[in-house]
Amino acid sequence: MTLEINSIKKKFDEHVAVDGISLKVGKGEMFGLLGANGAGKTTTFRMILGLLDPTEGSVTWGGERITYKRTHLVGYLPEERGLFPKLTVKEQLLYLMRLKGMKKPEIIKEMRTWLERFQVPEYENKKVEELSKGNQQKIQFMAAVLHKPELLILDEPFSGLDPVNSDMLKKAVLDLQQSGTTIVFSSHQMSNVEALCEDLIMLKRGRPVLQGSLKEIKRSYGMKSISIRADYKLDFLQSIPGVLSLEETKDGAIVKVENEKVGEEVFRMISEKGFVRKFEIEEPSLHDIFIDKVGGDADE
Ligand SMILES: Nc1ncnc2c1ncn2[C@@H]1O[C@H](COP(=O)(O)OP(=O)(O)OP(=O)(O)O)[C@@H](O)[C@H]1O
Repeated sequence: MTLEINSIKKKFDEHVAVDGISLKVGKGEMFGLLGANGAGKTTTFRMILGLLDPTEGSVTWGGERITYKRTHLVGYLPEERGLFPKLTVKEQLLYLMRLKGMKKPEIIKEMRTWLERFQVPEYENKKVEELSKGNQQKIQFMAAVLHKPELLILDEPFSGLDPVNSDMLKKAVLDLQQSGTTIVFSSHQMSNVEALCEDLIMLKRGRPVLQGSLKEIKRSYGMKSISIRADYKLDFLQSIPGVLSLEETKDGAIVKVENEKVGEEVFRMISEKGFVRKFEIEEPSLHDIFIDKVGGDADE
């Protein structure tokens, strides 16, 4: 089945939260939704899930709208995490997964598999309020995937996780994708998006500012990043037209330039000045592109 979003728009009174998003995500694909705070990511997710109606446009999964009758097909990790603090992990998951139509023995079996996988089998009978934030997040993730949804929506799944837990979750997400789950996720952490998704959309104040495959976006983006090592100060490069930024490192600098031509000019200038130990032009990171397109609101 395919997730299809056609020119959706969402207005809250006069405020336009989402405007003109169209995309398609096929079975087993992983799609990234990026944007600064307030860009419209959560509103888009709510429209996908049928929790909000678009003011204009349509969202379908396999040609049909997602309604409460189809919630067993969908898993959702909401940004505002919501577990019952006084229930144990087992009670919690039994309650939530029964709502998705699962039977008790199956829920217990899946729960134990996931608790083992997340290296916390001893949490089965612990109350949620006794767990750390990061471990609560693992339980919340389990509540989104235990019923094996076809479509998985993850709103900021990695926020608040330490590097070990973040890697563990990343691996779980990749395995789900490999087993055919269609995944749409949002993240402020560009490194996670680079590691996980093939296709993405970048939003700014509700509108798409960039869309396509990660590889193509990076390849065709004019901006380049140059890594230089030299034994003399490089700050004079800042005056070259087309140099966007210069960040000094311990033995050189990282210079962002508008395009490769400007990079050649930078090379000419430093080779006139003296010996160049290293000069490497690279494609920009997604982080660089995000800052360039959306402004300085990125989280890292
Ligand atoms: N129920 C609502 N009523 C009025 N305005 C809303 C409502 N929900 C969202 N908005 C507004 O819509 C815009 C988009 O919000 P949204 O929560 O979708 O952003 P986001 O990209 O998920 O942001 P964040 O990264 O901070 O979670 C914001 O300006 C927000 O204030």
